[in-house]
Amino acid sequence: MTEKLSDTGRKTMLPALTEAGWTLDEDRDAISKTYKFDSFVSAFGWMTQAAIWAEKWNHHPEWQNTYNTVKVTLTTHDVDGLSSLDAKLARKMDQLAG
Ligand SMILES: C[C@H](O)[C@H](O)[C@H]1CNC2=NC(N)=NC(=O)C2=N1
Repeated sequence: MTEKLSDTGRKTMLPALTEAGWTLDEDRDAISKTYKFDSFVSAFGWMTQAAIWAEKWNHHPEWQNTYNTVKVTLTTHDVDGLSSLDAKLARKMDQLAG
């Protein structure tokens, strides 16, 4: 069962995510990042790869694609806030973006 991130969990995970360009929306308890690629095909290819991981981990992003830009928001709907799965998917998305 997924659990909401504890205060200690937040203190260890959020600095690295912020450093990597993720921003915290405190009202929603979600993290967001906008990725920019050099073309629509690159953006969509990255989304396809990320979608496979999301499905494998049963943890799905909220995202919006416009041409070469993808705006991603991660939060855990089941716990109404951030969980370690959000940090895990964020790191994977960054890794896939290179
Ligand atoms: C029933 C199903 O396992 C759940 O609804 C999963 C699916 N994907 C999910 N994705 C995200 N981001 N948060 C969830 O709470 C969540 N729950």
